[in-house]
Amino acid sequence: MAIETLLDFRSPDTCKRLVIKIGSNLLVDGEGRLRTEWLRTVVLEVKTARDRGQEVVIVSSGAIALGAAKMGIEGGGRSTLSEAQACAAVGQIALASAWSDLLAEQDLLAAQMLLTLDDFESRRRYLNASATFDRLLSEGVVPVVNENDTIAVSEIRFGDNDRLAARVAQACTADGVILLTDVDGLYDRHPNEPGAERLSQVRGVTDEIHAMASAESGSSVGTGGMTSKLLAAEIAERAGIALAIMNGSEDVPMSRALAANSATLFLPKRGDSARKAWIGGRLRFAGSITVDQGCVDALRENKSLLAAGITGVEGKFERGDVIPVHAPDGRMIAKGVVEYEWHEVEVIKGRSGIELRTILGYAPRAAVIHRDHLVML
Ligand SMILES: Nc1ncnc2c1ncn2[C@@H]1O[C@H](COP(=O)(O)OP(=O)(O)O)[C@@H](O)[C@H]1O
Ligand SMILES: N[C@@H](CCC(=O)OP(=O)(O)O)C(=O)O
Repeated sequence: MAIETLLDFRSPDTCKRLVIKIGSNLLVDGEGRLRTEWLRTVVLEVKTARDRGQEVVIVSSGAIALGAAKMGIEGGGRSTLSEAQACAAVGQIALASAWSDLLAEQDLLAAQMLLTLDDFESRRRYLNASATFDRLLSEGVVPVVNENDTIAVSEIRFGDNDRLAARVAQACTADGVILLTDVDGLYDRHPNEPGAERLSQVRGVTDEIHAMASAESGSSVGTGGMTSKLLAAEIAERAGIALAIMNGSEDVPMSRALAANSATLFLPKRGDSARKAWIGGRLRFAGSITVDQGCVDALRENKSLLAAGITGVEGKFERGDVIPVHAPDGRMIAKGVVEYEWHEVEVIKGRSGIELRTILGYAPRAAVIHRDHLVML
């Protein structure tokens, strides 16, 4: 069966668990008011999906924009971090209450989950979040997720909710993610440019695909533009999850886009194991290593990463950390769990296996990164 036919976002057989992400520019109008009537139509679609036997997780932006309007702060409330955090604190309570009320109208129970980047980077917290999603979904509840903006400072922040949605999808082992935004998909150049054409399908987010997108948002309240959606698509494709970008501006947006076949679908590349998908989705690193071309070739043949191929060590990682591996041209080609501390790698880099015992003074480990804990990008 062709892979495309496996990806019906409306079918509980092919898409049992669905994550729907709604951008700020859809949730609030030009005056910063919640678009309640429109949201009601989205909730209707959620109800229809639930009735079909699908499980739905919502990732909802909009807290900062809503809070700014409530506090009378002009410009969307993002002038400083403290302003954004204060706006988020005010806006989130209104946002959660709106979701709770609208879902209740359809006899659906809402749950709020506020998460930070760190909750996904620490394996223990990631598994905790996964377990909570599982439990909520098995109870028939609809989790409504946002970034915990009030405490997330820049280093531990997604900033955009696109990557948050992809990480949520991974954590709850979803089959599909829909990013609802103000444009009907990825265009081959900025959609305002003459001659821009929408791609209906993307198989692999390559450099060429990245070059089509800009990080500029289409509105004063959105963040990350198309760039953050492509980063989300990369996380999803590696985790074996289909992702679609759809225009959410009109009522019942998903039914419209699916009926008209107007969206960009990113096909999943492969289904890594849950642990490998977690490794591949990591975004923060204490350090990294650079390897020679021979090592790059070996890794592509599914071999482990050995000290002999390492040419450089950057940063101060510890044993057990997930670190990126760079090719000689600086491109990140893999991520994996490192078996040594940074200073040990510094002394064993470029050395062959038989030398390692003498250099280290103890029996060396099988590899610097074992292939079972390595994910090629
Ligand atoms: N190649 C592209 N294709 C489509 N949209 C693009 C592209 N490059 C930049 N964009 C911009 O990305 C915007 C969507 O991102 P953003 O405003 O951050 O939305 P959201 O708040 O829904 O996350 C579009 O309105 C468009 O202006
Ligand atoms: N967490 C933030 C949303 C971040 C953001 O702007 O995301 P998006 O509108 O999806 O680009 C909020 O609730 O305001």
